[in-house]
Amino acid sequence: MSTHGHRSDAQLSALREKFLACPRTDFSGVRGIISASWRRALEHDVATDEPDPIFVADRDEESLLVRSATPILENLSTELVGHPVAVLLTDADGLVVRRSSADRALHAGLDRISLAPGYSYAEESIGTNGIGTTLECQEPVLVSGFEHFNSRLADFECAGTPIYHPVRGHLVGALDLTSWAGTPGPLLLTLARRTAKQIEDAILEGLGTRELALFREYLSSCQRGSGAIFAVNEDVVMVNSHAQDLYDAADRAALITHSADVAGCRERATVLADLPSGLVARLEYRPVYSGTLLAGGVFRVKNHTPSPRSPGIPDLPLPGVVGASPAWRQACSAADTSYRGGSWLILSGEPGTGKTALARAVARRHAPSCHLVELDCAEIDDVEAWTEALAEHVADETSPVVVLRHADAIGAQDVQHLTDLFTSWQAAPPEQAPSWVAVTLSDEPDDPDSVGLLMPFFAHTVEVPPLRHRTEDLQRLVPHLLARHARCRDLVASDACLRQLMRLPWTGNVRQLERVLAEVSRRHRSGPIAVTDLPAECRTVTRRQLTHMESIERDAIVQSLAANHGNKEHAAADLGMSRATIYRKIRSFGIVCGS
Ligand SMILES: Nc1ncnc2c1ncn2[C@@H]1O[C@H](COP(=O)(O)OP(=O)(O)OP(=O)(O)O)[C@@H](O)[C@H]1O
Repeated sequence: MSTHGHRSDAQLSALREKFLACPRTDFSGVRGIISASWRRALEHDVATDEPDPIFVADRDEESLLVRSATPILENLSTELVGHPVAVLLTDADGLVVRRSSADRALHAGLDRISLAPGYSYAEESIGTNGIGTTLECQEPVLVSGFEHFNSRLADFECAGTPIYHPVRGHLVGALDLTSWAGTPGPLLLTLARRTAKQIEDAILEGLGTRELALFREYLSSCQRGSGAIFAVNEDVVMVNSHAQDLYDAADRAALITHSADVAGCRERATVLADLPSGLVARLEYRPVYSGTLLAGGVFRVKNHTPSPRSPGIPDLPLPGVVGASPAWRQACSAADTSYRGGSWLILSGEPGTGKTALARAVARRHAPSCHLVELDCAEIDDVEAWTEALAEHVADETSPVVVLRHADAIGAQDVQHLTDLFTSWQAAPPEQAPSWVAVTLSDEPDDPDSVGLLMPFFAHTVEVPPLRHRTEDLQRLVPHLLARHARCRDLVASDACLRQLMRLPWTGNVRQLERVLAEVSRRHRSGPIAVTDLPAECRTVTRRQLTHMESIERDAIVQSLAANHGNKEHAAADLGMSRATIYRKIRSFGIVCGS
């Protein structure tokens, strides 16, 4: 806790002037917490003489914090009648959401400095003060007289205390008691701390009532039906035994992540969820109320597609590829079986899923020293000449493995050159033919007729699943791909970063993930990677398909937030939009601002 020093106002005022004239001087006469805050205020370019805090029209007056704090603050204000002390409550961004003071002169004084509901008293808005500095330092702070960065605040004594969420532990706001300068600050600070504690207790009690309502609804849903049920709000998750039996841990985690898509909705809704196992589940959501307050939601889960899960598939040691999801293991196992049985293989799937990487890995596992001929059919100009060159190449090697990418890029009119070659290989003695042939096809082939002509040569087709159907693979892919691109070994994704990556749809599959991680490792050389280090395309969680214009706008907001170190007002100002608009868009695009 930081308390008042023993400097007189005149001394402090002189030191403040000196600091403003030459900020680099060592300010031993000022408390460290204050001089550090003055420096931040200078960096934020805050006005030194005219208070001009940011005004936000759409403050949240229905939040759990405001509802829990209101009766406590009303009591405190009654106790303080006759004393010139104002009681202020702010959100975690320093936005004043409530103010009460029975003292008319103090009331008018606070109006003159815009210390009133709707104004932001964050440090970046007004500089050193009992609210912003408390939030910045996350500890109780007393700011007296000329310790305020803005000289017009020097008439006041402000005692701020942070308020934390009693369950999740994050900062939810600040309580500030403000009086005229000269009031015994430590007393104000003690009272502020005691009141903040009472507010945290009230939040906990409110949560209890809410959770009870959710629990009752969850129990009655479980009694009414026999399927998988779970109930969630920001603090609790309840899962019935059917859900535990039907879904493994990774699928359950994915179901809970998907529930966030509708959490907070006041109407019933249905969402489809791609699960790591390859299942697609249907989540039917019903909001639950505690009185008029939303207490959370109950979800009834149904399978939307038949289960492709097959437990007990071994985790094969395939060089160069990683993944542990049942869907990926199944693809690996099928490709491996095809090689061992000597039958040629088609690998099909969305671009970038790892079809070629898988074929290469199977060949390396079984024939590490065998020559690998890997060619891309999308790059062929003259199919006939190319096929002849391939035939010669294979004849020159001893039973090489042949992997042909994008075989569907060869049109039906030319594919016969290739099918003739395949026919000759299949008729040739083993030493004159490839030991194994694998081709990759797109999930939406360029020319279905040419695919039809290729099919008879291949005994197996393996569907390589898209990454969004096996997000648990990211737990292995992320470190593997980081090691491939990072210069420094200790570059790792933080837990929050990994969770964020697992929530994304990855339309470009593993190739997109690899590009993202390569980009991150160019900018970030070592240490943990935070959510804020990710590029714009990875900082949103919306599952709604954005229009082209929306994605441009989303990327611009994310870039502006990054350039302004997460400061929403500055980001909005740079983009020429109001703070209310940027808040709305951050919510609507599901932009994750980082912690
Ligand atoms: N399971 C995996 N483990 C490690 N790296 C992988 C894995 N899957 C894919 N990759 C990497 O992702 C990139 C794309 O993979 P690959 O080229 O095999 O995709 P593809 O499905 O053949 O794509 P396309 O059809 O678009 O050619 C490659 O750099 C590959 O090494």
